[in-house]
Amino acid sequence: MSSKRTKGVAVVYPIVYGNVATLLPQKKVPDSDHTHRWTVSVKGLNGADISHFVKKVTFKLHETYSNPVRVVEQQPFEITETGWGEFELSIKLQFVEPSEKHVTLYHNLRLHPYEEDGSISTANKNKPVQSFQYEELVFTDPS
Ligand SMILES: O=C(Nc1ccc(C(=O)N2CC(c3nccs3)C2)s1)[C@@H]1CCCN1
Repeated sequence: MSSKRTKGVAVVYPIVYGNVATLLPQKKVPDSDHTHRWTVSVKGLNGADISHFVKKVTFKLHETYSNPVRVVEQQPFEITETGWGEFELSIKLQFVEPSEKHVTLYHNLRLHPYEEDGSISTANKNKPVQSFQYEELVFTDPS
């Protein structure tokens, strides 16, 4: 990678971050209050590999999780856990380009299928819940 940067040029990297969640079968949680398995992830569009520009992703879970700071240094940049509730987690992206400052995103973990009015849907309990956001990372004067 050359050290020379190209002035006045911006490179846009689209990413998608968020979570999927599925209800745990009741029989598998006899001694636990955990009701769902969820995976939080950061990917490119259509699941594209982002490791050509993302070096490391740090997921910060709720402090009640063991080792709540989870560092992932290779694709796929994701964490899978079980739990019983929804909470905000942070996602810190560090980049391959050493001059690019890290970016921290925030995501509200979603476990329940909500209706338009915010009530919890009782539709298909076995259908995975998905909650993802689209973001564009803009790198200026790339090398
Ligand atoms: O739910 C919520 N906060 C949550 C924080 C952590 C949650 C969780 O699921 N877990 C902690 C982890 C552990 N279980 C056992 C030992 S550590 C499984 S839920 C809030 C409260 C009101 C609305 N949302």
